[in-house]
Amino acid sequence: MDAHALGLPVPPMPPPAARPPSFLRLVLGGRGDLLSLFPAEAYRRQVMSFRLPGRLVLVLNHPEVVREVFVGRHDTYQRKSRFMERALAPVIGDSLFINHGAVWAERRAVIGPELHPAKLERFHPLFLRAAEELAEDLARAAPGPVELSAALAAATARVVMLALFGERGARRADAAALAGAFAAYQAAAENLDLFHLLGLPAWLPSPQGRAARRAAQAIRGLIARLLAATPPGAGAPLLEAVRAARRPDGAPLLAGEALVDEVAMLLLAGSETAANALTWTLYLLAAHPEAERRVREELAALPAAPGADTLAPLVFTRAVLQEAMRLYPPVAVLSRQALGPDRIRRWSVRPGDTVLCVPWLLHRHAMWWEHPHAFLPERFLPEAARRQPKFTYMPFGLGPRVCAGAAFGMAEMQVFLAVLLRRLAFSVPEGFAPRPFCRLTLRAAGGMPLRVAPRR
Ligand code: HEM
Repeated sequence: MDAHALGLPVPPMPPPAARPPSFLRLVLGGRGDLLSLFPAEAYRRQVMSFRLPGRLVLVLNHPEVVREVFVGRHDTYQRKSRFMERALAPVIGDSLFINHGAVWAERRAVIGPELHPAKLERFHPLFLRAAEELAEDLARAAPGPVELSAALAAATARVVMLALFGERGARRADAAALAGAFAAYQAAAENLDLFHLLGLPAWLPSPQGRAARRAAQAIRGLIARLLAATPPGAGAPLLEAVRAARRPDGAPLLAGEALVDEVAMLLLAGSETAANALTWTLYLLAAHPEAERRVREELAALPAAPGADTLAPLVFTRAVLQEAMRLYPPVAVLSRQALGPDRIRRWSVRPGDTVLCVPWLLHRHAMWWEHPHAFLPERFLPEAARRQPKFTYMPFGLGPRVCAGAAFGMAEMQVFLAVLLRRLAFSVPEGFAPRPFCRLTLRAAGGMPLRVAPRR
């Protein structure tokens, strides 16, 4: 039976499109969002195909096919789609997030180990610090409503800035300016027609308007200034590790613009995603008091300053975070272009064709999830989670290009929830329902204004 009919909680989602995506609708629907392109049948299909001029687009929507292509044939599908390359390059240059091949491998080998779970402990004081500063600001703004997406984006940018530049080099005002410039960049990039997302013919004019260029320059200018003010040896360990990486001939691997690229990438990849996930989590908890009560119960047992070794008992809290990222995956679409000829099921793939894995669809697929659109955090409690088929849940991506900061992000989000929920109560203003919206990342269109009140 339908989740609504059973009285299960079904949080907001866009109504399915009446028909499957077509080239014309993609172009005409340029102002719409990606999520509302999918018809109801997309939540049941295994592979979908459609054509853009000169290009096949495949949406892989079956865990086995996703595994075969994104993991098994990584070499052929490791390159990001043209849209991703073009949309992100003005901000993050040719950093590891959008590079592929030898350059990607070389940079991943430098940054991956620095974010490894074994090194997480050193970031915990930063999570706590930024979360407490945010709680302080929100308490001052109470009684809300406070627009949480922007506040969380600034706080998560603050974490990565502290991780890179240390106490002396990372000022709060810079983190807020950076988060604002990232938001301005995304807003300007939103003027793109949707077909760009699926692979833009190279002869079309650049999608970046003047506003996007200005925002990108502001981001890179700020980062260049921070780097100049933090001479080698004066940064935090993450920045120093990136600076210390050497080529076989002893020359620095990342210097000048390449260093700005990598730092901008870490700030973007590490802040926007965690902020979006936390924003949706706080909304879902505010809208579901029983889940909130269970989270508060777990958090009450934590020490005042929860360290890295105290988070293990937060089993339900993690289940809520995972369910929030299932319903609203911050990176809702993983897009690649084929580097060589291939065959996927009955389709012949040519170099340059676009292949998508859409966590938004897989996470809500009728075949793999019971009541897929309902908020049921219990499905991520350990026993139930073990029964869930592999490659049906991928908020952090999959295969060799899986998120390098997944453990960092999970720990950071738990610390933020612990600090914020202990000090504050969040509620949904009457009549407000967020509208999920996705171009580059999945956010609430118009923001997430929740009421905030201090807890007694
Ligand atoms: C809730 C938090 C986060 C989510 C949901 C998330 C999600 C993702 C996803 C889905 C990808 C793969 C994209 C693709 O395959 O196209 C990715 C890549 C990446 N993420 Fe995260 N991320 C999060 C937090 C972080 C943090 C905190 C950092 C760093 C401090 C980070 C650094 C990276 C990097 C460096 C990559 C590129 C990996 C590669 O291409 O080899 N992420 N992330």
